[in-house]
Amino acid sequence: SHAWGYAPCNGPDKWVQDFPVADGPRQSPIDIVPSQAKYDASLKPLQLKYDPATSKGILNNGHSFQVDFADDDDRSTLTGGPISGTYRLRQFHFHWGGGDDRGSEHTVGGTKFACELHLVHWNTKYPSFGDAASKPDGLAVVGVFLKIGADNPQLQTVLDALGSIKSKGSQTTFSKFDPAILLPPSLDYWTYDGSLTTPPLLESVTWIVLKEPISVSSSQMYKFRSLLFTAEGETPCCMVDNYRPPQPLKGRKVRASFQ
Ligand SMILES: COc1cccc(N2C=Cc3cc(S(N)(=O)=O)sc3S2(=O)=O)c1
Ligand SMILES: [Zn+2]
Repeated sequence: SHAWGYAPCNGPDKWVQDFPVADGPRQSPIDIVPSQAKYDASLKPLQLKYDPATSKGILNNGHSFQVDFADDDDRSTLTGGPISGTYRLRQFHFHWGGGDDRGSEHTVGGTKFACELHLVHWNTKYPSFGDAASKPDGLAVVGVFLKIGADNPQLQTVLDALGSIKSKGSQTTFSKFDPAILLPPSLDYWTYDGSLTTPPLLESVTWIVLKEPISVSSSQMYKFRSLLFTAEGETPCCMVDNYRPPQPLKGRKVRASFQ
């Protein structure tokens, strides 16, 4: 079938044809308006406990690249924050632009960042990730903005692996990586009920978007843009602008963990 992507012929405006939930009541991303977000004192601090031994491999999936984690036990988990129970880290991936002026999915008061990191976790009250992905409280994704500035050495280890996964479907081992080194000093966050930002666009995500960005340099951004949407042997198409624009809030409330 006419697979989804980010080009004019198969991009975000076309996804509703194959995935009607694209026009649903809790779609992501959104524009976060700080003055409209209500401080909620009942929100707990985020607890992110990651074991580097759980990192497995790095894969170009044709839409982004992701680092996959072993999620057969509770070695790498998210607890606290707006969620109850224990969510296990499944993978992280990024969204970025063809230029430094765009690339993030969430925006803050209309401001776009160059890139956005998503750490995907699933609720262990369900038997599997695939099962959790279809439940309203099944997933929790931590979003981190990457702002153009100083070189980010912590990011470099990930970027150095991209040379070996240039084309769609390529993957390589990626072990002993601690995703916590990608987090900013402050874990202050905004949270709201949303969805996957790519097909199948399932409305199963509690979004936790960190207020503080991490840095990325312009030259590091070129490493992201060196990836291809296309597989080996196909006409090469640079992997850029793999972000969905903000979606209607439809009455949802965004809460802040900070004043
Ligand atoms: C049956 O559910 C499944 C099975 C396998 C993979 C996926 N996914 C697809 C898209 C997608 C988009 C994410 S984002 N950008 O909102 O963080 S996270 C994510 S996923 O859960 O890895 C869903
Ligand atoms: Zn994402």
